[in-house]
Amino acid sequence: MRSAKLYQYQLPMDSGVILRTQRLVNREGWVVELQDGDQKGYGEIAPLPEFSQESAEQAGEQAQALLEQWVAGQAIDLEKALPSVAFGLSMAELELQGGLPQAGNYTVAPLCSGDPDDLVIALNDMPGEKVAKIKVGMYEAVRDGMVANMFIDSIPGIRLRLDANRQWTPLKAQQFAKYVKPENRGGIAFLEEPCQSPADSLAFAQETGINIAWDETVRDEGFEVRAEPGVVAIVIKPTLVGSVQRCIELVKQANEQDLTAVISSSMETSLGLNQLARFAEWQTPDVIPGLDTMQLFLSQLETPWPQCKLPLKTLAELDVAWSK
Ligand SMILES: O=C(O)CCC(=O)c1ccccc1C(=O)O
Ligand SMILES: [Mg+2]
Repeated sequence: MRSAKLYQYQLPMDSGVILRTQRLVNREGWVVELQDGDQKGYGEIAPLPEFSQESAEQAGEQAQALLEQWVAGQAIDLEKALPSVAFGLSMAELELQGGLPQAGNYTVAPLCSGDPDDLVIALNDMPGEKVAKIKVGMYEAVRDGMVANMFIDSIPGIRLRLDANRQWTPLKAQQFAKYVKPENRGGIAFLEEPCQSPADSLAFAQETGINIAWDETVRDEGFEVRAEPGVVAIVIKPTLVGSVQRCIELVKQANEQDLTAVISSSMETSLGLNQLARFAEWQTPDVIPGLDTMQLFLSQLETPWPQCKLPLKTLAELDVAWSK
């Protein structure tokens, strides 16, 4: 006996959250609940403005249509579904089948998009391997280079993940590299997407000895996981990539080519973020995931995130947009 529900949520964000060109005031999305007998499974469907191609409304419509089929006992084809819908529905099915292990990797790579001093404090509290993620490409490239030096010089053993989100021209990227002392370049675990084109990013890595990672490129049409000189990692944001099965395939391909696969957030609520932590522990057990985005919210949803003190909203408090 199958039944399903689609909840609609809207959660307020911290005032400083900017996505590319727009401020994100509220995070909007859907939570799907699948039930079969006494088993339940949940999934979050939350297209990220400025990053997803689809809107929340489009995702909700498609989710409803696919849920109608699911409840009727038909197999649903997620290959052609919108990425956020494919992710949420496949996660709910996986959880329903008991296929998502409970244990999660909640060690996040602290994310710094503002004051570097805040990050130094977070890192001093971090047990074990010290990994941090810093957004670059928003101010002067020279400043970014100096910030990278500062962290590598002051925190022994640190592994920095930098993210330029394709902001730099080859010249700007060169200016950045020039300011990172040669002996510090190994302290950069990787720099995500330095340049506008993957070809320029590859050339940058090979010229500077600074390792890079693909993030946006993973979602480009026709992308294939390929080991190339200077590339060490791929970032997988399941909400933007698609089904759990597609994500697992990417992790497998990365591992086969000795590339690190980093499971990363697309600003899911605490419900989706917890599932990503569990997915990361299961599929990429030796890699610290990129999930430090709870701090961008003003509220949690249903599942608490470890150590997070934000108020918790429950699914029971949400509107049910559709059920059958
Ligand atoms: O990857 C992480 O560590 C955190 C997530 C993150 O940076 C991010 C979150 C949402 C949208 C884009 C990005 C990004 O990688 O630029
Ligand atoms: Mg990125």
